[in-house]
Amino acid sequence: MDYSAPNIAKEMHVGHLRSTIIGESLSRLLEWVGHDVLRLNHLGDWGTQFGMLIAHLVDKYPNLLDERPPIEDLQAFYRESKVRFDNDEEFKRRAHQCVVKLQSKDPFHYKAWKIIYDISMEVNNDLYRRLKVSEKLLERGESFYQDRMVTLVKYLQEAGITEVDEEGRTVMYVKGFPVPLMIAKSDGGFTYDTSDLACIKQRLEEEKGDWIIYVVDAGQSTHLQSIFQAADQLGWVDKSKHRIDHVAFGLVLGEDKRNTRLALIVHFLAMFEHQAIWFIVDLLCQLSKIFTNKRQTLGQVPWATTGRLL
Ligand SMILES: NC(=[NH2+])NCCC[C@H](N)C(=O)O
Repeated sequence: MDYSAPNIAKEMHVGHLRSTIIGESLSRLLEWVGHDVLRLNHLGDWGTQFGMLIAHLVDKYPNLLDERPPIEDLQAFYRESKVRFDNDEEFKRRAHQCVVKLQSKDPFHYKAWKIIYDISMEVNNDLYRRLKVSEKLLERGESFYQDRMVTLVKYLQEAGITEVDEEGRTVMYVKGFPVPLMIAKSDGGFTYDTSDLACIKQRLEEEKGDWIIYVVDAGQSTHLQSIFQAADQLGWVDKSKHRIDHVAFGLVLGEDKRNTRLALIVHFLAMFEHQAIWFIVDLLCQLSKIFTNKRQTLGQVPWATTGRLL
């Protein structure tokens, strides 16, 4: 079960909150009827933005290895580094070098990355505790797949499965999708497509998952469907054994999109301070305990009860 999956150094938004709650509910339910559920938090913890964050971190806190940088507001830190990245060519060049060093797991850059990761996860874990999200939810972000991405991309290129487009990018065409998957950027860097492709392979072949469920907003439907199709084309999926689903929920619009007034980007940590909400959450948890203690199969439970349990 792939759920929650916020992005490191950015604030978790309502889309991640919905994924967390739906994914956690489905996991509990499937576990309850006897499935062996592996809960995976596919964190956005890799990629080019970390170059800019590390470069800024190093400038601001030169002795970061001896003293933990006192960053209280990672969101503000992200904005500051983005402003520098967009306006300062020299900084941009250094940020780029940092990504290369990070992706080759250079110890200093890896430690700097881990500092940002840990600060961000403290905030996320606080929310998970409050929501009583299972401790079995495993932190397994995009970074986990770095070595697998290297191997996979090499294989795809050597097998002639990918092609290089007019802008020097390595792409893979997938049946039924006009836009190809972007496997490597022109500078060789990997993308969201690359990590999801390496990820589905790992889940099928190493985890031996027989049912993979992605609880992700509907805005990512095309991305996920093309990953599923690519996995099939590459011969990793055996339809008689494997089932892969995208549990799509409504699209969350960002502040930069139209329909801003309908957008629900909420500083929900603040919202959760209200005791009344905590009272209701606790009550629901107590109720769900009462129901889960009863050993019944799903078919015997009235749907209204199941709904309340979820
Ligand atoms: N395997 C996946 N792509 N899972 C969902 C990841 C969600 C992503 N971190 C986002 O915030 O959009």
